[in-house]
Amino acid sequence: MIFNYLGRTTSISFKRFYHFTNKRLRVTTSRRIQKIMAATDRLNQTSDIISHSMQHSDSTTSLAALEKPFKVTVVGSGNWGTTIAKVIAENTALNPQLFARRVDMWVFDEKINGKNLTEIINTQHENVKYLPGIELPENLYANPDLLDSVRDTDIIVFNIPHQFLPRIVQQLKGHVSKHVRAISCLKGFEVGPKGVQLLSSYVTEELGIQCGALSGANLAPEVALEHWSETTVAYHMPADYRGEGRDVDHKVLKALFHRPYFHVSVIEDVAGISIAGALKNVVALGCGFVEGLGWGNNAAAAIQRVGLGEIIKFGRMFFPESKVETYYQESAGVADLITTCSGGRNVKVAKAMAKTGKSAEECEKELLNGQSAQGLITCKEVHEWLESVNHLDDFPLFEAVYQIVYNNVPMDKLPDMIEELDLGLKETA
Ligand SMILES: NC(=O)c1ccc[n+]([C@@H]2O[C@H](COP(=O)([O-])OP(=O)(O)OC[C@H]3O[C@@H](n4cnc5c(N)ncnc54)[C@H](O)[C@@H]3O)[C@@H](O)[C@H]2O)c1
Ligand SMILES: O=P(O)(O)OC[C@H](O)CO
Repeated sequence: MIFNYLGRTTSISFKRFYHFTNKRLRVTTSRRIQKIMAATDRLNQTSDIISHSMQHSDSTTSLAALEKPFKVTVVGSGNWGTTIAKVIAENTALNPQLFARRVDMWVFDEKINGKNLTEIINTQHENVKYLPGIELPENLYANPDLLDSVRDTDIIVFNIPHQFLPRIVQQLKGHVSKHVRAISCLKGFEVGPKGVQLLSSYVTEELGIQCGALSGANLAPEVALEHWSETTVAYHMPADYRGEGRDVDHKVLKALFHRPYFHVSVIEDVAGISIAGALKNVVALGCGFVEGLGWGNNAAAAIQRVGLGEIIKFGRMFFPESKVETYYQESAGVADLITTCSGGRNVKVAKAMAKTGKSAEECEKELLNGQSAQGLITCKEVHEWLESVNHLDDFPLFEAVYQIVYNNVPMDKLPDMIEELDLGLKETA
């Protein structure tokens, strides 16, 4: 074999050529790997420094004037409720000057083999029903008494299936100081006489407290196992902000939620992250239907394409304060859509509906052991809202999902239902 190496013509056998190139390839590859590993090491070191300073120096900035550490309560103890409570309790233990060590987690108590779930959590440090197999920090206290759990608290993190929010908020009315700040981790809307409302706005209106939101590509079982993921926290500084060290701000929220395995970006767009978080669950049902029908990845991608378009359109139409870039730049946007459509509970339930012909309610009950597929309620809320404002035709996928879940429209009609109306979607985009 004759070839040109560094400008010199050389003749060698094929065998030698093979060994020669293979060796060079190995050397080059291993050099590349070394470079990548060195870069990764540098990144890890930087990330450790950032996360250390998140936990220490950031808090120290706010610490100087801190009157008393912030007390934090998590309202809710399901799959995500318990996971976020774990994240928070880890951070409060690491930041005693910024946060009170004990975190109360309100539990809608129930009996498990004759024992209260709260008692099991407080003694075994495990939520055996909603987050089995995950060790919880000992400074996380399961509290069955809602009002006691928020007594003297500074920050309430709401994390329950959103259909239970109105009842809980009504119980809290008159028991929460207006200086308390809140974050909603819920995904859904409140549709009522005031139209379609973000859940954070609902909390603010009902309780008179500032409420932001947390949403992201965060399947709870993965976050609970401390597998790396990103999330987005959105919070507007309130008009009655009391100043650094005395009130919650973006730095405090980052210190509260950021972990080495849970990377937080804090922004202002509460509406954008809430809309994306609520509506991706409806899209996920659509994905589950086509997957359950055995139509494969192309069909699921088509549903996600139309779904993303409808999410953005919904935001622009009904919440003009939301920012389009949030949907593609933040974890709470397209990343959450992708993760939910890949492995979330809504997909699971919808797939089972397609495979077994059972109702949504039956599949949710059989598969989720008390957990909730929020898209089932959200698609109804969205339908009711769109019908009331005469915009059903503008959101063909959302409407198709509703019709399949509630009116037994055959799932294989999905492409036609979307296509007929998709033109309108493109025209108004
Ligand atoms: N699980 C996830 O991966 C995940 C991730 C991100 C966001 N979210 C969102 O977080 C919110 C909470 O989800 P979750 O996974 O923690 O809940 P879940 O789906 O695990 O629901 C179970 C919880 O609901 C409670 N519950 C049952 N009946 C109740 C009642 N009548 N009143 C009050 N509570 C009752 C149970 O006690 C339990 O704590 C949802 O809006 C969800 O979309 C979930
Ligand atoms: O399991 P799902 O479908 O409720 O989705 C969970 C989360 O919202 C994913 O971020």
